[in-house]
Amino acid sequence: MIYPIVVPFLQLFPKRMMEPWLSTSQVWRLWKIGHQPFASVGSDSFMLSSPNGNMLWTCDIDITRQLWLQTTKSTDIPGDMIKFYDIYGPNLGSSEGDEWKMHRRMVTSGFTQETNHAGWREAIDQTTMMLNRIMEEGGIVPVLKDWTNRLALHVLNGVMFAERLIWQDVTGTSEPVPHGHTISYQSAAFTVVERLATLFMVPKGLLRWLPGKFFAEAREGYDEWTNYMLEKRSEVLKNIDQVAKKKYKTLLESIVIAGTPGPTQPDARPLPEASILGNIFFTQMAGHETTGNSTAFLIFLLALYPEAQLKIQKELDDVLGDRPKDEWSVEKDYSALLNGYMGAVQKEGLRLFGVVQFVPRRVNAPLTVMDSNGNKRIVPKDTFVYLSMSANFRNPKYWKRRDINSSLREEIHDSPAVDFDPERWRNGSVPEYIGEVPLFTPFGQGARQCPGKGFAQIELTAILATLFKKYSVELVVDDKVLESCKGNAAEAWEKTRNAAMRTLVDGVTCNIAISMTKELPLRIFERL
Ligand code: HEM
Repeated sequence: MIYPIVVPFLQLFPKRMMEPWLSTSQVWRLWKIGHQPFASVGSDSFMLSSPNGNMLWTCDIDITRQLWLQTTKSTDIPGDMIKFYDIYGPNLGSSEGDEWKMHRRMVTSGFTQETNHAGWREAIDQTTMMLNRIMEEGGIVPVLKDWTNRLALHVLNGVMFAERLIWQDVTGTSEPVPHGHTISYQSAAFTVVERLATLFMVPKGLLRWLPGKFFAEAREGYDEWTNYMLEKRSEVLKNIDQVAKKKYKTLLESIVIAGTPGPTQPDARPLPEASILGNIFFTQMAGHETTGNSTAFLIFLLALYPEAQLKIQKELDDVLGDRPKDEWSVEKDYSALLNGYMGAVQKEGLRLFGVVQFVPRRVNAPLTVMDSNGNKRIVPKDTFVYLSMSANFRNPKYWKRRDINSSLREEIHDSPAVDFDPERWRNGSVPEYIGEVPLFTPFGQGARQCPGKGFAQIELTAILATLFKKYSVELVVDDKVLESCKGNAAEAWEKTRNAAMRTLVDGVTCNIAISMTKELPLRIFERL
């Protein structure tokens, strides 16, 4: 909170005194600054020392690779740093060591082939419902992430609880409130994510006494989400023996069963209620903020590049033909699309607008690593390591930038959107692997790799396929812009596009994942 006051003052000091620690300490804007802190010191790794310990910042591909491949015993997530996520109870994202292993086993037991199929179906149906709502409202979308985050929550909900959420309005405030509740489930879920910092910092006992609407909403969101989850959990527990025999289990059922000893799980360690809630909460949060915001960025990029949109539409026509949506399949269609232009667009979007800015680790024993220049480096015990994904994916050493003049780059605030080039993934200019580790790792690598990776890719493909098979998306050219260009439509479009590229930097902020919070209106219309 004191940063907005202190940072402008510190920036008055000479850069060599302040950088790169000042820019990297503002963790919420790491995506914005990308590779800059590393360029400023002329190295892809640097160590910062502070009274709290050593911090190694790196986007060196070799060091990153060696850290990914460490066992969780030698290099793990710094548990104390991410206790932040313990709002409901210890969980997969907030634990380390043996405790993490137990949570991990429980959560990953829920990601099966059946989950992927259910996710594909739900994503197609929910996107169709969302588009119907948008078209009823005239086809103009001012803040896209409000819709796409909601969409991701709906899809996950279908897979987690086998429950279909409906679309009334984008805020979720007019959704029906079930008997015994004060707000809808959607409102509760969104409030908890929005008020995460408050819920973490303010003790729950104190929260009950703090005055004002802000705290009252946080309290209500927290309580209501808990009530909804307890109801869902007790439904599963009531029929646990039958549920255990089911071939397809929802994510919730898998988590509850894996944490409840019974005939099918005689060795399961009973998991306290708080941890079951904790894992459901963390998976839901990790799964909807990431995919929801990634979907929004991908759609924006396709609106900025109509030629890429046409290529996707051509591929969709070739792969899906005139078959009805309920015949689209994971085995045939998803694989063809992911290996085609659709996959290239997704990779390029996740590269430029990677929603996870960095991955933290703590080195538990001195570690010797080789950097990409062949130098041996020793990382001391207890060093905090920040694997900067935002810098890694925009490191000019590996990722060619578009050749445009510097005044245009300045005009568009050096927006990563200008470097969008899905073809780089199809023309062999990107090496897939460096050694045995992929060059591009938006979902992480190694033991803690994202367990939702396959699910997220299926979901993104199903959403984009449903949208672009029937519709096109374009930026809204304001009448005033057209007037200022004396009716020249091509010029007005260029101006609008440059302004959109600027907004796609200036309007991006980071809460859990990066997201585009400023208005950038899009028009969705049926393809001719
Ligand atoms: C575009 C979408 C997504 C991206 C870019 C993404 C990325 C990541 C990354 C980078 C990590 C950290 C890996 C590490 O520490 O090494 C992670 C962890 C995690 N993700 Fe995802 N993720 C996405 C979608 C999802 C989905 C859909 C789910 C669940 C439904 C999910 C659940 C999780 C969980 C539970 C973890 C913690 C794993 C652990 O600590 O063992 N993610 N994700």
